[in-house]
Amino acid sequence: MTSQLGQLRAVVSPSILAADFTRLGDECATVLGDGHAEWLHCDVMDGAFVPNISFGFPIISSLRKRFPDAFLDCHLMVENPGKWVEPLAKAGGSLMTFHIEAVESVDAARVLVDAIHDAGMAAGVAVKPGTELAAAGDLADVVDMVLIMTVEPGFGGQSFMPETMTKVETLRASHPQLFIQVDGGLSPKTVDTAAAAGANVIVAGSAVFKADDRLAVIDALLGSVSASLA
Ligand SMILES: O=C(CO)[C@@H](O)[C@H](O)COP(=O)(O)O
Repeated sequence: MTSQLGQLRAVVSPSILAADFTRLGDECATVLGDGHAEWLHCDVMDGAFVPNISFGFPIISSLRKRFPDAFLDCHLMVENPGKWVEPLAKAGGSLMTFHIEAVESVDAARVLVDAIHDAGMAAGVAVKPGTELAAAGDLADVVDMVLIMTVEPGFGGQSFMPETMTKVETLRASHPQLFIQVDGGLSPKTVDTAAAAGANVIVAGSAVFKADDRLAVIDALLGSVSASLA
């Protein structure tokens, strides 16, 4: 399948969960731009699939208004993700990633992927640290991206779990051109492990937004992945 995400390349997606919400637009403006972050990672949590509530579609819609050309990488940590395809598309999401643990079966996930594509978004499937890759069946052949969680979903600021890298390695070996995202505890200290395993999309919240020099962190993350892809 040809990915809607273009050619395999290094991508950094700062997770806005770690930004200062009182001035979210200006926070995002500090990381987006040529040679900086290409995507913005938006974590939608419902307090049911994960034990936390973050923000919903009004925030995504506001970001879309402020940044008409930004790629909004939306990670839905929600039950019943099919319910939110249309609202997310309407709000301006570019990519909708749902959790395999939140759907009934791989067949149901395939129907959901079609619905996401029909709504004009790219589709991603996410796998929690304790979930085997096999749970996603052959979905890697029909989605635009697979997200391998490197922490338990629900909170920012946790420690990277290196044991999740075997899933990244397995996936990269079978899918050389697939976008593989890693999310949780990524920083200039942990990115080399993820890049060497084969991840090309790095989500980083605390490492970027809590840094004195955010652009230097983004450059370091991009540099590590680009070196591994070369
Ligand atoms: O999805 C999640 C948490 O559930 C992540 O996107 C975090 O927001 C990443 O935060 P850091 O670990 O980079 O601080």
